[in-house]
Amino acid sequence: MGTRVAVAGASGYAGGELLRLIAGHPELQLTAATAHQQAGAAAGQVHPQLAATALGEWPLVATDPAALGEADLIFLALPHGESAALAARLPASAKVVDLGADHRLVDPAAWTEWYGGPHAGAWTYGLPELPGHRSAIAGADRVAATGCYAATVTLALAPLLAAGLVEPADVVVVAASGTSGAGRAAKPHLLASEVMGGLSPYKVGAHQHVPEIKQATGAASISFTPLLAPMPRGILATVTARPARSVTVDEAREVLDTAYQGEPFVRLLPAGQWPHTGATLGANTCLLQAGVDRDSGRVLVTSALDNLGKGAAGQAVQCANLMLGLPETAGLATIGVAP
Ligand SMILES: NC(=O)C1=CN([C@@H]2O[C@H](COP(=O)(O)OP(=O)(O)OC[C@H]3O[C@@H](n4cnc5c(N)ncnc54)[C@H](OP(=O)(O)O)[C@@H]3O)[C@@H](O)[C@H]2O)C=CC1
Ligand SMILES: CC(=O)N[C@@H](CCC(=O)OP(=O)(O)O)C(=O)O
Repeated sequence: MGTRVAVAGASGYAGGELLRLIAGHPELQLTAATAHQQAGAAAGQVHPQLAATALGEWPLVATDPAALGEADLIFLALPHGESAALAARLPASAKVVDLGADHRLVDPAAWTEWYGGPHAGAWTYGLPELPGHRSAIAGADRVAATGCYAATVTLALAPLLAAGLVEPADVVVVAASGTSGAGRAAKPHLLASEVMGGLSPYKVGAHQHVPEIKQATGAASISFTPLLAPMPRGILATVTARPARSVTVDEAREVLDTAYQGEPFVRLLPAGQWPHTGATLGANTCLLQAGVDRDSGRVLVTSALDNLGKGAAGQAVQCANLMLGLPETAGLATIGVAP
């Protein structure tokens, strides 16, 4: 018998990806999967990709601590606010990985400013590739996995700032996300006829991942423009920053190469090759490339990942593997499914 895990919010996009990863994981064994409005359905009815698998008939039950508490580790893939409320009712003996934002921010004032309402308290931040985080995650019982844009941008930016290559107060990010990043609940701006055939900005100058990225990287100021892209999944971010001194492309590449030496899931592409979201789909991989803007001299890094993979469920399973003492890469793919 493997390690028992449960998923709260298994009917959503992130929850569905968790079920897919758990189904293919050599050690994890599902004990419960919960839903809200879709409680009573089978997992394969809600997620057709699971219909013909061993989890196809798995019953989604109502979200309740009793249904989840048998597990050694519980994944929470719930709307903001719901995960904190549920986590407070879970047994202390169960380890928990929250895919939502409730426990990511350390500063209560930042939480209230960007999300509103009372702060539920910070958990260990679930980005293993940040210095010191891998061992902290391995020793933690409660881990807050990253936001999808936050993972994409932090992996690109953190090494540049840590090496003193760029100015912390002058960071600009433009990033496009597939629609699954917005979750499965029906929203007018996500109608196919609104999304297909065009690209549109949203939450311009006011995205809730800005404080998370600042906290994770040490950036002092970030201008962030998110774009909704006509594709189901994937994020491509271009991060530019004013250099602290004259910086060459080779130096920027060297900093990223050194930072991610030996990392199984973060890859600096060969010089001249740029990240493509399609190459990361279904994998837990983040692809990076660095450059220096010829005209402005700004250092730039382009970063791509699957928002449901390294941006959500893959990241959560990577953290769970560490927390459970399993091989960090267990059950996680590094090769995407492009094209
Ligand atoms: N989508 C992404 O790319 C990423 C998502 N995340 C985070 O993961 C979490 C889940 O996101 P996502 O899967 O996209 O969202 P979805 O909207 O697709 O799924 C939400 C899930 O929560 C359940 N739910 C909704 N309302 C309630 C409630 N009041 N009480 C209990 N359960 C409820 C839904 O159940 P039902 O459908 O049965 O009503 C569903 O299972 C969020 O916190 C999100 O921020 C993090 C990184 C990336
Ligand atoms: C396309 C789209 O709408 N994406 C969402 C991503 C949010 C997310 O997944 O992250 P959290 O867990 O922090 O909510 C957004 O921009 O708000």
